[in-house]
Amino acid sequence: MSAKLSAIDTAKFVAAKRACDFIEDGMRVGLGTGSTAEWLVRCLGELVEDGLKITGVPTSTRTAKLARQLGIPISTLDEVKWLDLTIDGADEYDPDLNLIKGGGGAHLQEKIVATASDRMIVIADRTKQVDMLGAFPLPVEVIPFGWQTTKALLEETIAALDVMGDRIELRMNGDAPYITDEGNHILDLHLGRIGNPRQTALVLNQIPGVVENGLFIDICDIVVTGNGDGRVQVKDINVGTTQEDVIEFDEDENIFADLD
Ligand SMILES: O=C(CO)[C@H](O)[C@H](O)COP(=O)(O)O
Repeated sequence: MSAKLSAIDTAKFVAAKRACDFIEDGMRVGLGTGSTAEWLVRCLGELVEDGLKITGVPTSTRTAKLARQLGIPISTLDEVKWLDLTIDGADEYDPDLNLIKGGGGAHLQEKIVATASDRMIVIADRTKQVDMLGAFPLPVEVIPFGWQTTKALLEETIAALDVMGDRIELRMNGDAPYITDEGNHILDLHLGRIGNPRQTALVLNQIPGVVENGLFIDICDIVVTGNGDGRVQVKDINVGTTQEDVIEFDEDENIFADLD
């Protein structure tokens, strides 16, 4: 383990590094958003420097900026239309590999890109693994127009769902509402546990003003879970296998150079 890396960063890094084994020359790859996805983009930057030819489709302006900085060729979903693979982080994943995403405020683009991919791989540290989704507040992107009415409708709707909590908070960025890449707001739903994620995902998206919720149902194919000691588990829901590897790395690798 690197002396420069905390256990949690090591876990995120080894998950990202292992996920890169799924990337082949010529692939169109969706690039997720967040601190774990950032490790993926860094790993990919090194591979591209070593000659790997891929086209990345970023899921946020943040990821696009980092990819450009690292010399990764990027395009848009409208240009490439379909992707071979998307690799992204998650806030929670359950045993069926259903997810909560959007902690970083990018779940709208992330869901569009992942859905337009042959496969989605989630990279995560062990803390993201749950028996039941819902402890992490569920992000719902809503348009700013009439957002308080949308919030009231959401409150009414979740009261009828198989969930534990009912608090809804407008996500803030300092004193102002958080604004997504699409110019929308995010309402975080504190549900505690979500008994029926599929039903919840469908019902929430019926409410006028809701653009997209952060539940990813039947979208993720593989989860790569990293640990602080360098071990990774690769769980493939389609094949029904879980494989364990150990990722070796050198703490002097360039990839860590700007962490200090
Ligand atoms: O969904 C996301 C961004 O919208 C992120 O993937 C999710 O929040 C996990 O982030 P991190 O890897 O920083 O824990």
